[in-house]
Amino acid sequence: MAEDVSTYDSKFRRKSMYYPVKELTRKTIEDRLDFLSLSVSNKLVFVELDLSGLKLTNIDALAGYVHLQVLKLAHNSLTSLSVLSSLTNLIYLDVPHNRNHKLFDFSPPNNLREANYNHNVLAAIPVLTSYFTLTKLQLEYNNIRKISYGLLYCKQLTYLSLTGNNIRIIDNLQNLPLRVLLLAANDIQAISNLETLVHLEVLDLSRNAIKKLSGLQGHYYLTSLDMSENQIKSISEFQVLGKLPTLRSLSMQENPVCENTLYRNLIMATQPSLLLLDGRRLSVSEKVKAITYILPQRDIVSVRDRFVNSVYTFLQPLKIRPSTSGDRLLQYPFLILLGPLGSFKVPLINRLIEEFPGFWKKAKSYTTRSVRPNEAKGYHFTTLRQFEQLQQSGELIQTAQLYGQHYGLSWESIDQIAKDGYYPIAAMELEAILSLQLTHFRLYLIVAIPHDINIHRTRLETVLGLNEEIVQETLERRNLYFDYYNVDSGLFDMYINTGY
Ligand SMILES: Nc1ncnc2c1ncn2[C@@H]1O[C@H](COP(=O)(O)OP(=O)(O)OP(=O)(O)O)[C@@H](O)[C@H]1O
Repeated sequence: MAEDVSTYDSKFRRKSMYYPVKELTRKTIEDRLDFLSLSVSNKLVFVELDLSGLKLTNIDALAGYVHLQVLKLAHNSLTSLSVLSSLTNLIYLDVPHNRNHKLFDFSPPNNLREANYNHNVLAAIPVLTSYFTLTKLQLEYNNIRKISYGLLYCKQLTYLSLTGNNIRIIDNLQNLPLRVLLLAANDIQAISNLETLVHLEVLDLSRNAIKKLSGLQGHYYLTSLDMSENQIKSISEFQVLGKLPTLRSLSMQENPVCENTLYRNLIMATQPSLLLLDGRRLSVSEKVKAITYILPQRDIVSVRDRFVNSVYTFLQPLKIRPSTSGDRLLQYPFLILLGPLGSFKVPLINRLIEEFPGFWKKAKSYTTRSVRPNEAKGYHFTTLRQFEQLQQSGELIQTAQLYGQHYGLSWESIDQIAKDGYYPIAAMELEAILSLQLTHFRLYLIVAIPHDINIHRTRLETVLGLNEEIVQETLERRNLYFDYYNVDSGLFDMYINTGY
């Protein structure tokens, strides 16, 4: 029987596309009733009705069809739905492409779950106290200017679409269980008041005037984000993407930032779990290339550093250097104490010099960091510009960027030590060693780290007075040394616990 009804229905629908009716009659209704089901009073009744595309202006004839649960009225010319007050069993209401200017201008049904009012002329969202059963509300392409507090009563709302309105501020959605929020093609300038929407999975903010991505952090379930056609300019905004662990699909096209040549690589490196970027599937090899390009491994950075400094040196007139002359088989030794800040490398160096006089001399590095109050002259302090000039004139053997500053060791400081008949000794970090091991020096490497992290922390905070950010970075860098030791313990000659 169900088959008979649906065959008849589809035939009728085809016919009605060519002959839209303006006047709704009982016959039209009964011809289009569908889906037999048991009513509350145990009677077999039709519960679905599709009156789409009939150019209707009046649906008064529907009063009395109290059993209807699904009502489809798309593509008509309706200005009011007040007759639906008698349809207390309505669960699903579909009225897109009509001329309604009031949302729900009928008494609330007992259990309305979904309503589609896309492409009407609604100007506002009323207070929806009696619509707490709604789970999906579609209000696309209306004239709504504000997300009023009226929605806050819809405590089961998981899907809200307000695409194509005139909304300027995202507001009044606090604590709703929304999983899908569509706000494309509005006038929104900033991502605001989304913090409490912790269940959000899909967010569409495309075609707005948003300049920043801040406001998105903390959305641990967000899998799809559309930010295309906005005003995002700076690549620094991408940092937020790293805080969205489940993001799989991102659209960013047609933002000013897309003109940056690093755009795609940066996004892939910041959010490696992304599967779709700007509608295109990302391959694993593409992501690996991006990560290696943007966040190269320390070894690769060091090889690059060695290469760049060698080229700059080779571009200068050839020099016989005291540290390289003599017996080519007898490599010039260089003793290095390495470890993160606060490892007390320098006091150890001073002791070694004291206990083995006439043997070692400290090799001073250049640095762009500023001099600390009462600091002994352990570095040559330079501006960034001077540092770059030194490097480009081939004067530096090795450089490294640490804690936001540049450090570099010069040929001149080593050559002077060699000329004086001493061997160089220096305090450095791992990056320097990875680069220096590619030179002609015979390195002797002593790792110095306080084993007890609490002793290390106290030293950084109270003795060195470093700020929390640097303390944190330094403590994280401890693992770098432990990891290298585990993987390649032969790299180091000695390991000392300086946590005493
Ligand atoms: N040319 C270099 N290459 C790599 N690391 C370097 C170089 N010169 C110095 N370093 C290391 O850079 C880190 C940052 O130096 P900073 O001047 O901020 O502290 P510091 O007072 O030298 O610290 P510490 O006394 O622990 O060595 C230190 O661990 C230092 O040993």
